Amino acid sequence: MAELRTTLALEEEEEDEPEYVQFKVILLGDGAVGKTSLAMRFCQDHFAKQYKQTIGVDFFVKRVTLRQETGDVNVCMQIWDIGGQSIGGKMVTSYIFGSHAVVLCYDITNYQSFQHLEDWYSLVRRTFAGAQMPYVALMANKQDLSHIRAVKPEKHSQFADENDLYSYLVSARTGENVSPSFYRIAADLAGVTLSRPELEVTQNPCKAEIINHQTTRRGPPRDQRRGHSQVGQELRRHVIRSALRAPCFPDPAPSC
Ligand SMILES: Nc1nc2c(ncn2[C@@H]2O[C@H](COP(=O)(O)OP(=O)(O)OP(=O)(O)O)[C@@H](O)[C@H]2O)c(=O)[nH]1
Repeated sequence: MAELRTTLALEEEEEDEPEYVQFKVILLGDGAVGKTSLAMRFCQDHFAKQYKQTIGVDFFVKRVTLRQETGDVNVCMQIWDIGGQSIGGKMVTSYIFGSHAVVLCYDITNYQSFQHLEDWYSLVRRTFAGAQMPYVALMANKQDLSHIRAVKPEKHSQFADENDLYSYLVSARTGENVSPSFYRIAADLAGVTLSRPELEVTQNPCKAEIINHQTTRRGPPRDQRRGHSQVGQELRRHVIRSALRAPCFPDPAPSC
C-alpha cells in the first residue's frame, strides 16, 4: 500500500513537471578561448581564473523558460564543451553531429584563435555535408580584455557576414552578455521572439573590473541588426521537429 502511494505521488510530481524541448548546443574553438568558462558562467554562474584543459568533451545542462504571449516555452539546453585539442581527433565529428546549434568561440586577444575558426567551421560543414546545417553562431569572448584586443570588431563582423553567422560579444569573466546570448540562441532555435526587457532580465549583474575609455566603433550584434524575421523559418521548423522527435544525447551525456 505504501509502495502504491509512493508511485502515485511520483506520477503526480511528473505530471506537474513542465515539458522541455531539448537542444544540443556545441561549443567549438581553440584551446583556452574560454568555452568551459562560458558554459560554466551560463549554467552555474561561476567563473574560474585557473585554466584546466578539457580533454575530449564535457557536458553542461541549463533549463530556461522563454516567455511569450501565446504561452511559455521550456527549453533544456545541453551544452557540449569540446576540448580545443579535439580538432584532429577521431571523435570530434560524432560530437558535432546531431547538434541544433554550433557556437564558434574565439578569444579577442588571440588572433590565431580567430583565424582557426575557418578550420572549425569547415569541420562543421563537412560533418553536416548533405544534411541540414545547424544554427551557427560566432562568439567573441574576453570582452573584458578589449584594451588588448587583437581582433578588430570589423574583422569579426566581416567573418560573421561572409558566413551568415549569428554574432555575440561576451565575457565569461564578467558575465557580460553571456546569458542573453544563450537565451537568444534558445529562442531562435525554438522560434520564439524575445523582447528586449525579457533579454535584460536574463543578464546577471556584471562585475566591472577594467575601465576602458577607448572608443571603438562597434555596431549592434548582427542578429539584432538583421532582425529575427529573417531567421530561416525552415531551419526553425527542422530544428524543432528534430528536437521533439528524439533525445539528442548519447549515453554518457546528462539528460534534462
Ligand atoms: N579575462 C578573461 N579570461 C577568461 C575569460 N574566459 C575564460 N578566461 C580564462 O581563459 C582561460 C581558458 O579558459 P577555458 O574556459 O578553460 O578555455 P577552453 O576554451 O575551455 O579551453 P580548452 O579546454 O583547452 O578547450 C582560463 O584561465 C579562464 O579563466 C574571459 O571572458 N575573460
